[in-house]
Amino acid sequence: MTLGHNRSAPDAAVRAVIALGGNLGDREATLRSAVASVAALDGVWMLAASGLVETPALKLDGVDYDAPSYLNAVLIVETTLDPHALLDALAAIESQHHRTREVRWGDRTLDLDLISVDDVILDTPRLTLPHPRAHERAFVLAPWLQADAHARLIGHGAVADLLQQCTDRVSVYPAARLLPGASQGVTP
Ligand SMILES: Nc1ncnc2c1ncn2[C@@H]1O[C@H](COP(=O)(O)OP(=O)(O)OP(=O)(O)O)[C@@H](O)[C@H]1O
Ligand SMILES: Nc1nc2c(c(=O)[nH]1)N=C(CO)CN2
Repeated sequence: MTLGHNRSAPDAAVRAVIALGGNLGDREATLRSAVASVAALDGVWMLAASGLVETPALKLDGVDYDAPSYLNAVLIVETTLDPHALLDALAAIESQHHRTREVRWGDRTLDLDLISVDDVILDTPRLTLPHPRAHERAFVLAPWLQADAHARLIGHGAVADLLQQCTDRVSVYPAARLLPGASQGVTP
């Protein structure tokens, strides 16, 4: 872990990994605003943040280089919220940032995905944990690895190993840190 940003979470808190992405509007401003909104949630404490990475848009039929590229990032938090309550809070933040849902994997201002919550395995109509596609997405794995060099995805293994198997491209997006003190390492 690269950042002990706020260690005041209670012992009962669990660790959650949140992926952020957006490819419409002022992407950096939106992601920064979303980070501030997550940090302000009751029952959520920030542990670490990746830097920003820029990634080509993955659509249902493959990578679309004609679509606006995404900025992606990952936050690691501690939380006393249960996973569904955290998902609801993330959905509310998406709505506040004008997220619409017309096309699956379509362009969007902000997407907040819950990647994992401790080692919880869950499959309900509203929430699957770990996120069922995280293990094959460099736009999730690369920033996650920046925030936690030892990250593991339950059921899949070391994030570093998973990232090596990905073919999609990720480049560092030069920008100030999302959280003061968080690392912004170089990604493949
Ligand atoms: N781990 C999860 N994180 C976020 N949403 C989830 C998760 N598991 C299930 N969902 C459900 O998926 C629904 C659709 O989410 P969304 O529209 O953000 O999908 P997407 O981000 O476009 O695609 P993908 O799920 O492949 O990342 C949400 O309403 C939510 O109930
Ligand atoms: N590059 C990139 N492509 C995507 C992303 C994303 O965050 N980054 N999210 C998607 C649905 O969650 C679909 N495609």
